[in-house]
Amino acid sequence: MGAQRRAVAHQSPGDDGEQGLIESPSSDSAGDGDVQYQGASTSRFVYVLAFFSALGGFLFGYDTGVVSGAMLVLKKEMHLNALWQELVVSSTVGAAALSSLSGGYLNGLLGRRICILVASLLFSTGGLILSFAPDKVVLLVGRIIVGLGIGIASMTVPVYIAEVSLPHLRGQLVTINALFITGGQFIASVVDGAFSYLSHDSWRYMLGMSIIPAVVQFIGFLFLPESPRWLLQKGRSQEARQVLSRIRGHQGVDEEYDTIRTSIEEEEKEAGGGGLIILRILKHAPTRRALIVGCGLQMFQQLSGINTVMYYSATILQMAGVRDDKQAIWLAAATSATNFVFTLAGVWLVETVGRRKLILGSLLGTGLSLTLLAVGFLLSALSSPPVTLHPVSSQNSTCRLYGSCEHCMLDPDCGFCFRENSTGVYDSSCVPVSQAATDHAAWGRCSNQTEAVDTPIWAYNYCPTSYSWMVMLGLILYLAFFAPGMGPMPWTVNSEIYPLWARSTGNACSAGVNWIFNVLVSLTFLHAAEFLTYYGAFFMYTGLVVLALVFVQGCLPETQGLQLEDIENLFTGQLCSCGASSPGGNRHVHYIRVKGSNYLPSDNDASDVE
Ligand SMILES: O[C@H]1[C@H](O)[C@@H](O)[C@H](O)[C@@H](O)[C@H]1O
Repeated sequence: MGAQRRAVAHQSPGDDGEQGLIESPSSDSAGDGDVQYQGASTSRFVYVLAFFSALGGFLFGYDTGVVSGAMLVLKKEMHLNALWQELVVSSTVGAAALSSLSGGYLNGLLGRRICILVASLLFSTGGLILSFAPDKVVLLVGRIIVGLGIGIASMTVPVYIAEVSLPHLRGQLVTINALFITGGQFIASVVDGAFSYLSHDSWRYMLGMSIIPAVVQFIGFLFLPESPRWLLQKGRSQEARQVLSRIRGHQGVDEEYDTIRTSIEEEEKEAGGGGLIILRILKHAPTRRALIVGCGLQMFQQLSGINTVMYYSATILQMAGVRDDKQAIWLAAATSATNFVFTLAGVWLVETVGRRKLILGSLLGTGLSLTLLAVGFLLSALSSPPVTLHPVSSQNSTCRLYGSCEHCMLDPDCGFCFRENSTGVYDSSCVPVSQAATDHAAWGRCSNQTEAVDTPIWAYNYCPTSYSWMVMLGLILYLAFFAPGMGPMPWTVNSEIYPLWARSTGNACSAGVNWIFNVLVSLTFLHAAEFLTYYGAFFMYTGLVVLALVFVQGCLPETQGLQLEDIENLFTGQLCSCGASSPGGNRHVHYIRVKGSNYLPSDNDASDVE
């Protein structure tokens, strides 16, 4: 604690006990205990830092988002079979999982700034390789390099932003990084749409565009400073003080500097130096609890099914009657726009509502929307059109076994071929899908890709239904609730719950958990749908969201407004007792600067307060 700060505890009216310790750092001119360290000019530089760092989030979003549109072209131009398609998509996420885990070590050793520079170098090199790739092997190498960049950026950027921010802005600035992630996904879908009109090599532009923000970030970070907290931890105290003063607009930083230095010394004593950091985290109860909470949040973010919803938005849109490929691409862009726009609400709400309530509200809404999605799929399945034609040539395929579209479309080898008029579906059959591309049947009426008026409709992976509005509504509500809370908050909370010595390793582990569950959920979705049906799969995600609610309600303390150095105290109690009470009870603690040194909480003499 800074030498000149004293805790004043008071019970806030209407406090529901969900808030933990709320600390408002004092300023030289503090009079009410809520005034911050310095003025607006300081914040401007912090915003510049946050912008250049958050380009890492943008690249994370862009490179994970762009591949779905690029793949539509790539598989035709590079003749990629299913295995190669899967390799090109998941190699990036797999590489991100590995590099985020090793990013903890790199962060501790080299610092946040060098790690961000390395990430932007990887993004630029990967982008360059991808746009000039002569064959699929080079393409794969490019995707792996980009994935290595994503992993390092995903764990370093939130840590860096949290460390240079003031407590009252921290949540908002780290959440801006998450806004850049969804922004990157949105821009990627627009770029996919725009270049889809090019007849040749459009994928080179789609994948290569990421070079621009990567180079901007690299150049920017050549001039931007290292995190003062990391510098202090490495004993480079003079440099740390200079950087802190530069970030805070050359105003008094003694108090903040002392707070950081004292807490580093205390932390080192408490956690006992030496040894592998992950082992020290696990042996030290408060950091162990923080790690469980951080990893749990990241795991539940992915188990809520965000990436299956993002990935399957095209299928859902097809169910809603969108049959044209180009139209589907643009509507998928509208889906990622919804994700982006509602993340803005998160940036706005994080410092007013707080992390905990935002996550709880988000999970509640997400769960209800998933239920709506599941019910929509259930009603569609119950009213699924029957198979009326049984072509002779389908005798030796499993597709002939299915009596309705629902069963037919759940088999990845089959598709539904039908005609429709104003009264409904007729002349329907279940036939094998073409091995070369899923947009037509292997043979028969739907094998012809011409769009003549009387050509029957080919439905792969979806069924015509009159409940598509319910599924669409569920999809939009899902994104509207997920985006402000469960999307950004796991990144925000992880950037602030670990003490400095454990911060990079803690974030590396939790980001690794995020990427591992990302691969797991997206790779298992089709199988889950095959075994449980679509509605079963979405009911399963609803169940997982309920588990997440219980976990967050019980285990996540509020971190809003607290100095990073004080957050560790929130984890000194029993794990999963946060909902019941926070350490310090139901108090809001305001730190105020006092004249003299013997200020007692009971002492209400206003003249004592500067
Ligand atoms: O926070 C982000 C965001 O919500 C993205 O939309 C999602 O694709 C990522 O997996 C997640 O980590």
